[in-house]
Amino acid sequence: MKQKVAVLGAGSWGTALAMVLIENGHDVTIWGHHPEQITEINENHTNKRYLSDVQLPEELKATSELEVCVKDADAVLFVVPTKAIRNVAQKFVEVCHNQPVIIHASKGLEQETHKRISEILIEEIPENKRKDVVVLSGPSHAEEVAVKDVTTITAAAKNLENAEYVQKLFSNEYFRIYTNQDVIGVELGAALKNIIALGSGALHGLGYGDNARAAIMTRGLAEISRLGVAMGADPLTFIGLSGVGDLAVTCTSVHSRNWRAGDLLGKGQSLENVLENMGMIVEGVSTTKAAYELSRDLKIDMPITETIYKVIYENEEVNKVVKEIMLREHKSEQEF
Ligand SMILES: NC(=O)c1ccc[n+]([C@@H]2O[C@H](COP(=O)([O-])OP(=O)(O)OC[C@H]3O[C@@H](n4cnc5c(N)ncnc54)[C@H](O)[C@@H]3O)[C@@H](O)[C@H]2O)c1
Ligand SMILES: O=P(O)(O)OC[C@H](O)CO
Repeated sequence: MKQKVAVLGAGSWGTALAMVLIENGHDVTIWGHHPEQITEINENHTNKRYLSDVQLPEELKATSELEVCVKDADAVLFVVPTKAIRNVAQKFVEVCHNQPVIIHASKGLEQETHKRISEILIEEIPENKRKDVVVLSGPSHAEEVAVKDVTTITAAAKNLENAEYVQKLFSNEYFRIYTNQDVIGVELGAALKNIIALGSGALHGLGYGDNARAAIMTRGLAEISRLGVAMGADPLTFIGLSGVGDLAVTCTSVHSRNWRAGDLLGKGQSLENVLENMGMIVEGVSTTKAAYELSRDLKIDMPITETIYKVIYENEEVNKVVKEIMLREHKSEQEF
């Protein structure tokens, strides 16, 4: 059945997901806070800053008025950067007069509180203004989804019915959604892989090869799983789409903002410079701080995260840390 969907966030991922929903015959309005971008989407049917070569469907409506966007929506998709989620949720509560299914497709941890995005949304949106919070996550670059490249991701919710609602809403011949009930594992896999992607990019920028990439991905997955299990995730989730799947795409793709940022850091650019030139959100930077602090609080060994934290927040030289991490105390691979 045709659904009315509000997409909050007019960046690359919000736009690509809105295109999938239009393809599936839904009534979609996207909300953004830059009026000139809204005019561009409505009049030229493009969003050049975020999806440079893509022609958007004419049916896609855009507005900078949140109330207009969410009015009578059956589902509301939050897809702004993690740091904006709480503020956008608070604004949403002021203008929401019904009880939509809440979906989010952002990937990160709140820097100050270390909370997952669904925790923030549940905290900010009262029960009479939401049906559930469903997490949409997995290996998916906007640039490929926008040109209908084959993609598989996960819809996670404690209540399977709500995950199935989102599965049905988004699924089509190029976009396949699996359900999952491990919300913690899916959100942590999504957030933490960005840290490892920064590292994978940095290794490339420093001139290391495929062995190094395989090493950081595998040992990265080990530390993601350790922290995840300590926080209540099902370990099996980390070998699924939101674990190894997202780790693979983000650590190997030139589309990845996190990989590209790491690559430039490895090539010797300053973090400030890298972030300024990227022009899009690099979630791994703030997530590194949250994950590092969590690992210390929970006493979980996360050597890759700790190393990236030192490079980003303590000005350690990126070309020196590889030797340090390689020469750490020897270990068994079977130690969890
Ligand atoms: N780009 C992808 O391929 C992709 C894929 C999967 C998940 N994600 C996740 O989706 C989230 C959004 O990423 P993106 O790539 O679309 O980012 P982006 O940088 O392309 O766009 C972010 C958008 O959010 C808007 N924004 C920022 N702060 C805002 C605020 N306070 N209020 C309203 N709008 C605000 C920006 O103006 C911009 O339009 C991130 O958490 C990212 O990790 C991205
Ligand atoms: O471009 P990135 O690094 O933000 O990654 C985007 C998606 O999370 C990949 O699944």
